Amino acid sequence: MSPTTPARLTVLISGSGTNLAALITAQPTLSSTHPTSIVRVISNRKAAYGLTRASDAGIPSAYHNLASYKKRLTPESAAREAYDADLASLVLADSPDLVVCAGFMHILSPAFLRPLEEAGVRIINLHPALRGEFNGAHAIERAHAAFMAGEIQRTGVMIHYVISEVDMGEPILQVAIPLSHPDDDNIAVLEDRIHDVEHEAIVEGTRLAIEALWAAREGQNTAPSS
Ligand SMILES: Nc1nc2c(c(=O)[nH]1)N[C@@H](CN(C=O)c1ccc(C(=O)N[C@@H](CCC(=O)O)C(=O)O)cc1)CN2
Ligand SMILES: NCC(=O)N[C@@H]1O[C@H](COP(=O)([O-])[O-])[C@@H](O)[C@H]1O
Repeated sequence: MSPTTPARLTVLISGSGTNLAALITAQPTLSSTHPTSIVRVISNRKAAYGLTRASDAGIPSAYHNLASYKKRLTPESAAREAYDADLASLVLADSPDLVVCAGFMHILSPAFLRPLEEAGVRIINLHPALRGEFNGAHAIERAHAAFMAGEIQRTGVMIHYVISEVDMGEPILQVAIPLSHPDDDNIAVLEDRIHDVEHEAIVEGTRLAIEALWAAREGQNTAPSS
């Protein structure tokens, strides 16, 4: 892969796509050495406004629907395994270098993770909390509740590599967000603060992941520990 080879990104979303929008805006500057392009946006939710953002930006998109698998296959574990295997095929068809989970609200099973690892495609995720804290869905709401209960005085945002254990992959970057009363008593205020940090962190984290990927491919040891 020569230094001029573009870095190809696939972005997985489930919602409004404000983090996708940050990546689209930053596309020309995502890597100082490798022209980067978002080759596809895939959502697990049909109503995700991020699909509109992708279309408006001229980026190919797809809706990958779990419900249709659940109707055809039982138990649910079989449906999820088939869904994830087909999602991997859908992603790999575009030959991406990196997959970015930008508010992707689906736990990825080995049926997805294994084919991508075998293809050398790394996956990163935006977690709206710090490492080891509030893993899983609804992290912001849980952090706010912990703050209001006096259990924490700060939360944060992390960009990390994706492994099977949810939100426990190697961190790429973390940004701490100090919390204070009374401003952050209002969860909407806190969410806005966290989202602002997310939009910067997802761009910087993606940039770092691209640089690490090229360094690894050029023989330097920056491969993430699994
Ligand atoms: N194997 C992994 N999959 C995912 C990771 C990861 O690190 N490893 N990161 C998540 C993103 N995420 C939090 O950052 C997250 C998203 C969704 C869920 C979750 O519980 N999803 C439920 C459905 C919830 C819903 O539809 O509202 C589910 O999949 O059953 C947990 C964590 C992306 N995936
Ligand atoms: N577990 C991951 C997670 O909960 N991510 C959350 O999804 C939102 C997506 O927003 P967006 O669709 O506007 O980018 C993000 O704000 C983030 O807090």
